[in-house]
Amino acid sequence: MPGNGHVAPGHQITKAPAIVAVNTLSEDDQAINPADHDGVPSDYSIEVNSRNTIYSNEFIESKYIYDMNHCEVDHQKKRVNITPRKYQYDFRTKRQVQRTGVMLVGWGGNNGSTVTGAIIANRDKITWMRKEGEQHANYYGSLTQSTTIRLGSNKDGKEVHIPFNTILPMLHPNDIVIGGWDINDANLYDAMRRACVFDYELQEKLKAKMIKMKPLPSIYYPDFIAANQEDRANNLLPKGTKQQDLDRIRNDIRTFKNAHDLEQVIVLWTANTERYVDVRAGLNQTADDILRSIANNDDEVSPSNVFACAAILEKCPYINGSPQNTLVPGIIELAEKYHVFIGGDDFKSGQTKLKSVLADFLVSAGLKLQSIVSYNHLGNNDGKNLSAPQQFRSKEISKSNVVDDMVGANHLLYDKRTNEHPDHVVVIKYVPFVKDSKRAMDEYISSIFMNGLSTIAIHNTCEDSLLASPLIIDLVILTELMTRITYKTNDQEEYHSFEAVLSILSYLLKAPMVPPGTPVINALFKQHRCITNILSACAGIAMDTDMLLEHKTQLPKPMKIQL
Ligand SMILES: NC(=O)c1ccc[n+]([C@@H]2O[C@H](COP(=O)([O-])OP(=O)(O)OC[C@H]3O[C@@H](n4cnc5c(N)ncnc54)[C@H](O)[C@@H]3O)[C@@H](O)[C@H]2O)c1
Ligand SMILES: O=P([O-])([O-])O[C@@H]1[C@@H](O)[C@H](O)[C@@H](O)[C@H](O)[C@@H]1O
Repeated sequence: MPGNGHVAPGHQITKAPAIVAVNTLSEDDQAINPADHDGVPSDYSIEVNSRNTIYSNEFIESKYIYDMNHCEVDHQKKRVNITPRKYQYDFRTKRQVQRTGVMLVGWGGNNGSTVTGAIIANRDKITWMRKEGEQHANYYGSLTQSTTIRLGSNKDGKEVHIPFNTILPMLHPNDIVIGGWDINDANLYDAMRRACVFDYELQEKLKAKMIKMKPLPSIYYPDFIAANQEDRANNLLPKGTKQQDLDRIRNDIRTFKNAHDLEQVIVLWTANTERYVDVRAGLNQTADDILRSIANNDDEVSPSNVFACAAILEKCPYINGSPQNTLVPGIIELAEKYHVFIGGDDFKSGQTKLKSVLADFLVSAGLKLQSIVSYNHLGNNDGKNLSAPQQFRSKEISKSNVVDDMVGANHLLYDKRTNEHPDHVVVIKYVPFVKDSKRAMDEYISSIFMNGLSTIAIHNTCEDSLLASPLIIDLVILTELMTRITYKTNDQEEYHSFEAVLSILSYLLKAPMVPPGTPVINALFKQHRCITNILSACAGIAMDTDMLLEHKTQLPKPMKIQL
């Protein structure tokens, strides 16, 4: 059946694991970890022993005090008045992970075929040979699958780290049902071979399952992607109006959800980068605008606009993995109206991810970053599409804005009055020979002490799809989790979902979408702390402040806190 993803055969959906109090590590367990920290095995779960954290069959409920400094800057008196304020949150997380599917727009692309093959390889424990010997599937590069968080320390003073995905019950990638659309009719095995990402033997071991997977026909409006993509467009919906396209995509989503008996479907764009759409009154500035523009078959409505509206109207979260401005104000308003999560833009996978660390390191160290030149060449179809000026412009924007928050936070180095900021150039070239193995070359020049200059030059080979695919997995897992988390504050009776624009996903995206009027954070480890701290608060785990006062002072007896 076209668009039919794999369903983990007999795979039990991850149930809320049995609770094992983390403080029951036996001496034997600790013997497993001779290092000065305990890495809790991934099949453990946690129990927080506190009256402020309650476990029921249905929920994990936690009370959290959010500390915020309210600041008043008096420029006349040259004084800042700081009033620390405390806000009480009650978080509630449904423990039962939902049967979840993801419908990829652009399923037959390098990212789509790679993430699909990787999930099958992990789920089926496929191994394959290559010159270095036997290889095993893994989820390296995934925040949820391959990282840990520090909980605290045990009675012997050893640090205790837990796998990220044990903070709260999370979807396991092996259980994700995958489907989607592509304007090209290649089955997923042919798409994987075309991508030239996986080793040959792995491709052949994946063939039996992936050859049966065929993307659903999609919508193709030539004006929005490079003309050089035209020869791919052989898998299209019957020619019709944009309203008919919207209705067909909505029907595809419903059919997929019913066919796999799913509780949650997430629609994720990993299709080609489109040109920006105009944003103007009457076209897409309100929810009514965008739906009317679709009904009126307006030329300025893009395929990704249609997919986003279809997902939202079907109450499915929509994530934009590409840089174009799909999520126009009207689509944001539509998501808010239907209380559906949206997120984007543009996976933050390699060159830009490193930039969001290096720029943060330099500026936070008081070194004045003066010039950033980011050049890369790549040879995949993404690179081919980006060789067209309008599509490159979409990418140039998302790759260029990533240092704005770090520069804006340091008025000592950068004069706000003149909007002073580093020179920043982005260059992308299409070189077919390197295929998906993008070669990034960056140069960072900073003014240092006594007007010296520091130059950092980097050559960074980014295997683009192997770096982006774990991000797709994390985007799905974190979005599914966020649909199970609600909160109420000390002045509310009812529980609410988080804001429709899921800014908690910023860590995974180059140009993070945030609720209108709120700040964009690009610094990678601030984004990382945002995720771990919010999820820790929901789990009732104390924030890791990195202060480690227990090792710097005589720790007093703990206070009894009843919120
Ligand atoms: N590291 C990365 O790979 C990375 C990082 C950030 C962003 N991205 C973005 O992710 C997207 C996908 O990257 P890729 O390397 O997989 O590209 P790709 O060109 O291999 O795949 C894109 C797929 O989308 C299909 N497509 C185009 N328009 C479509 C439509 N309207 N409906 C359905 N399918 C459509 C194409 O046929 C193609 O199969 C690109 O926009 C890219 O800029 C990739
Ligand atoms: O590596 P990164 O900057 O995060 O992101 C990548 C760009 O460097 C590359 O040019 C582009 O083709 C990819 O789609 C991706 O956006």
